[in-house]
Amino acid sequence: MMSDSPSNPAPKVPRGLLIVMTGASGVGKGTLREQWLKDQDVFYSTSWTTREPREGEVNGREYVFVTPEEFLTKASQNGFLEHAQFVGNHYGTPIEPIEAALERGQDVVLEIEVEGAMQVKERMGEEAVLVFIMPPSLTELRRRLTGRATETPDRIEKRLTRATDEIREAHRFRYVVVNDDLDRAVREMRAVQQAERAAQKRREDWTPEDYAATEAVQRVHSRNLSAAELEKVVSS
Ligand SMILES: Nc1ncnc2c1ncn2[C@@H]1O[C@H](COP(=O)(O)OP(=O)(O)OP(=O)(O)O)[C@@H](O)[C@H]1O
Ligand SMILES: Nc1nc2c(ncn2[C@@H]2O[C@H](COP(=O)(O)O)[C@@H](O)[C@H]2O)c(=O)[nH]1
Repeated sequence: MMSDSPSNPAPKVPRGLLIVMTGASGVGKGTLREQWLKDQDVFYSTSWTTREPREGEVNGREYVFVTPEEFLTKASQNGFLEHAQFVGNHYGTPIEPIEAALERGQDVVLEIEVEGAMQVKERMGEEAVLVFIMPPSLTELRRRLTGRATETPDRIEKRLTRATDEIREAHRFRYVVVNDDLDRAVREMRAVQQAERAAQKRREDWTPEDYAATEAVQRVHSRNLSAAELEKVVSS
C-alpha cells in the first residue's frame, strides 16, 4: 500500500455541500428537513438564539440558548457565518463547525430565515445551495403556525407580516420548493442534493440517478417563478 508523503499526498476529499433551507416561519422547514435527512450523515448546524426555549426544547439540541450579551460578544468576534434579528430576537449560525464539516467532505444543512440566507449567499457565493421553502398560501401558513401552538396570537401576526416580505424575496434563491405535499417536497430536496453533487463531478462519472436528479431540479429552479406567482401566494 502507498503511504502518504509530500511527494505522494492523500487524495483531497471534495468539499461537502452547503445547503441552506430558508423561508417563512411555520412553512415546515424543520419538518421537511427531518424527513429528508433521516437516513443521512449530514451536519445540521445548531444555531444560537436569544429567544426563550419552548416547552420540550433542550439547550444545545434545538438551539444554543444565550443572553443578548453572549450573542453580541460572539458576533463582535466574527463567530457567526450569518446572524439576523427575527421578531425581537437574535439568531445566528456559528461558523467554525461548518467550515470543519465542509473541509472533511460532509454536507452541511442550515435552516434559517431569509435575511441570514442572503448573508450566506453574499459571503459564500455559488458554493451556497440556497433553497426557498414556499407555503401553498398565506392562509395555510397561518393555519400551520396556529396549529403548532408555540406562539401567542400577537407573535403569529408578526411572523406572518415578516413572511409576506420573505416570500417576495423567493426569486433570489437558486431553488424554490413548495411544501404542500410533504413527500413530494422531500423528494425535491433529495433531487437538489443529488444534482448539486453531480455538478461537482465529471460528466463521464455521472450515474443514471445523477441525470434524473439534474432533470428533476429544472422544475424547482427559481427562474421558473414569476412575480405574479409570488403575489398570488401572499394574497391567498
Ligand atoms: N406539508 C405539510 N402539510 C401540512 N402541515 C405541515 C407540512 N409541513 C409542515 N407542517 C406543519 O406545519 C407546522 C410548522 O412546521 P415547522 O415547525 O416544521 O415549520 P418551520 O418552518 O421549521 O418553522 P420555524 O421557522 O418557526 O422553525 C408544524 O405543525 C408541521 O407539522
Ligand atoms: N438568520 C438565522 N435564522 C435562524 C437561525 N436559526 C433559526 N432561524 C430562523 O428563525 C426563525 C424563527 O425561529 P423559531 O425557532 O423562533 O421559530 C425561523 O425562520 C428559523 O428558521 C439562524 O441561525 N440564523
